Order: sequence, then structure tokens, then C-alpha cells
Amino acid sequence: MKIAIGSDHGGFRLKEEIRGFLAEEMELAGVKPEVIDMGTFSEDSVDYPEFGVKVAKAVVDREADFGIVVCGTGIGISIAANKVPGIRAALCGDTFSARMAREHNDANVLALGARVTGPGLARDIVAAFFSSAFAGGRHARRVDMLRAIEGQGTQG
Ligand SMILES: O=C(CO)[C@H](O)[C@H](O)[C@H](O)COP(=O)(O)O
Repeated sequence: MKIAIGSDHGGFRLKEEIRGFLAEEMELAGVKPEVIDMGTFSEDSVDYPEFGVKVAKAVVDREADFGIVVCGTGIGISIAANKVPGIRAALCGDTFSARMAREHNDANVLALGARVTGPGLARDIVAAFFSSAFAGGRHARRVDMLRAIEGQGTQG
């Protein structure tokens, strides 16, 4: 499974930590990940929209199966990712939300806030997200409705 990961300066350290533990956590779930790091590559100040969109485009262009985006709160970078049609980015601060984001929303990008969520919890959130699968059924109808909204061009 290919995972594109990106952050701004506020999320840089957590992004590096995630790169470190991603393989370990995903192999526990029986999946071998290939991580595509889309930056940023230091703590120098940058702008989160650039990195949210880079990761989102990698997912919609099928260079990656999923994305992970990190900024200070996870808010700005998830908003940016969600501007790209086809992206369902979920900002998660707990493991239940991470599981629901996959099971109910078929989220294809996980967003984290490095100034909000510590590395230990972030690790558990990543594990919950990647060990869960879309449940389909009634949720498929709702995800189709989200796609239809994009088709109508009524997004933000
Ligand atoms: O986009 C954000 C908030 O929605 C992120 O937290 C950014 O990382 C943050 O705004 C960056 O702030 P800084 O003061 O420039 O480090």
C-alpha cells in the first residue's frame, strides 16, 4: 500500500515520527506500506495549503492509496486537502474517530494536529485508521452523496 505523507513546519516533527512507526504499525495489520514523503523537509516556516494539496493530488492521481497530512492543529491542512475533488480528509484526535473515518466515511486522507495530539496517541490513531475498512451499505449511499456535491460544484 502506498501512503503519501506531508506536513507544514508545525507538523514536521510528527510527520518524521509517523514515517518512523508507520511500517511497524501497518505490518501488525498485515500491510506493507511504501511511504511517499511530499515534504516539508525542515522546521522552516512554510504554508500548509501547498502540502495538503500535494498529498491530496497524489491520492486522486492514484500515485498513493491514502494520504496523511499534518499541521499544527490539522485544521488548515485538512481544509486544503478537502478542496481537491475526490478527497475525504478526516481530522482525527482520537482512535474512535479514526476508525469511523474509514468505516463510515471511506476517508482517504488522515489529518493530524501536531500541536494538539502527542506522538503516542498519533501512533494509535494511525494504527486505528489503517486497520479499519469501509463498511459500505448505507454509508456508501452517503459517500455517493458527497461525490454528487462535488459534481455540482457547490464546494466552498
Ligand atoms: O493551519 C493551521 C491551523 O489551521 C496550522 O496549525 C498551521 O500549522 C499554523 O497555522 C502555523 O502557524 P505558525 O504560527 O506560522 O507556525
